[in-house]
This record gives sequence, structure tokens and C-alpha cells, in this order.
Amino acid sequence: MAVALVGLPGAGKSAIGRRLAQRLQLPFVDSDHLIEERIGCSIRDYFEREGEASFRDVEQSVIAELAAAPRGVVATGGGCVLREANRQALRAGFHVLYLRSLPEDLFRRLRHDVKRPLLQVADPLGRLRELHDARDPLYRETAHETVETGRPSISVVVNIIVMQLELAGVVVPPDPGPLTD
Ligand SMILES: Nc1ncnc2c1ncn2[C@@H]1O[C@H](COP(=O)(O)OP(=O)(O)O)[C@@H](O)[C@H]1O
Ligand SMILES: O=C(O)C1=C[C@@H](OP(=O)(O)O)[C@@H](O)[C@H](O)C1
Ligand SMILES: [Mg+2]
Repeated sequence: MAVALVGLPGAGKSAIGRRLAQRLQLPFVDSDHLIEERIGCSIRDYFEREGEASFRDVEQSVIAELAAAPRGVVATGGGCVLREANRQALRAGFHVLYLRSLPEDLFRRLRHDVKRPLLQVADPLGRLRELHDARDPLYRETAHETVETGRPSISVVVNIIVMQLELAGVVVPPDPGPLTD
């Protein structure tokens, strides 16, 4: 069983992915961490030095490797759905969940965050709205299911995901043991 999380920056892919993997006792991988290991610097520095297109090439090779041997819970980077090859590889290899939050909720979470290169602009809320409009259809196309993450806490979202995965037959609930009165 392998689950991949897609969605906009701040939707909770990394934070919820880590907690979900703990809960399901599965390995957790954040594709952005693999990319940073490979490029040897932060994603923000790499964007500044090499540009976004070069980052997308590294991202595509990391996604292809993960999808070639799908396992555990994978948190992707928010822009991975921009390339069709990534959308297809993720959908074929993983049960994909779209963590969906409105730009206003994401802005509340990320307004002091300096690590996300695409949001270091004069109007980050405007940028989040543009990203939402451009990418929402791509996240929907890639994902098997959508989970709303704008308002509920991380623990509630993890509980909802576990329920959805059990309903979809993606995870098997633990054996409750013998029933006693
Ligand atoms: N449902 C949530 N409720 C409250 N805070 C959240 C929630 N999801 C994420 N966060 C917080 O928002 C920030 C960004 O989340 P992160 O997991 O890095 O998003 P992503 O990986 O999707 O960009 C983190 O500080 C995280 O703890
Ligand atoms: O939305 C994007 O294009 C990006 C999102 C980032 O990941 P998060 O979604 O975890 O912020 C990271 O991959 C890179 O900065 C590009
Ligand atoms: Mg992340």
C-alpha cells in the first residue's frame, strides 16, 4: 500500500504525511527532502541559482524513482503536478490524495514562511490564488480522492484520511482481537 499527497504549498502534505505514516506504521518520504539531498542546498537557494525549470527536472527524476517502487506515504512538492509525466507516474503508482485548502487558509499558515520560493513576492495571497486556479484541475486529475485541510486540525485530517483509506480498501483496519462483553 502506497499513498501520495498532492496539493498547494501549506496544504499540509509534509506535516500530515509524516503523522499519517506514523499512524499507519509505514515509511515516510518527502520528495522535497530527497531533492535537497540531491542538489546539496535548499530548494529556495536552488531556485535562485539555477531557476525553476532546472528544479522541475530534478523533481521529475525523483518522482519517477519513487513511482518505480511505490511504498509508504510520500509527500510531494506543490508543483509536481505541472508535468504530465509526474501526474501519470503518481496516479499509476500510488493511491493519491489531494489535500485541498483555500488560498486564504494557506496564506494564514504561510505568511511568515521564508522557505517557499514562489511565495516570496509582494502579494503572496494573490500568488496563492493564481496557483490555486492554475493547479486545482491538475490536482483533481492526479488524485483518487480529495481531503479538505483548510480548517480542521492536523489530527482531525489524519483521522479523516485513515477512515477514507479504510473505506476505499487501501488500508486494512487493525484486527480488534476477540470481542468481550
Ligand atoms: N490542517 C492543519 N492545521 C493547522 N496547521 C497546519 C495544517 N496543515 C499544515 N499545517 C501547518 O502549516 C505549515 C505548512 O504545512 P506543510 O506540511 O509544510 O505544507 P506542505 O508540505 O503541503 O507545503 C506547517 O507549519 C504545518 O504544521
Ligand atoms: O508549489 C511549488 O511549485 C513548490 C512547492 C514546494 O513544496 P511545498 O508544496 O511543500 O511547499 C517545493 O517543491 C518548491 O518550492 C516548489
Ligand atoms: Mg512540503
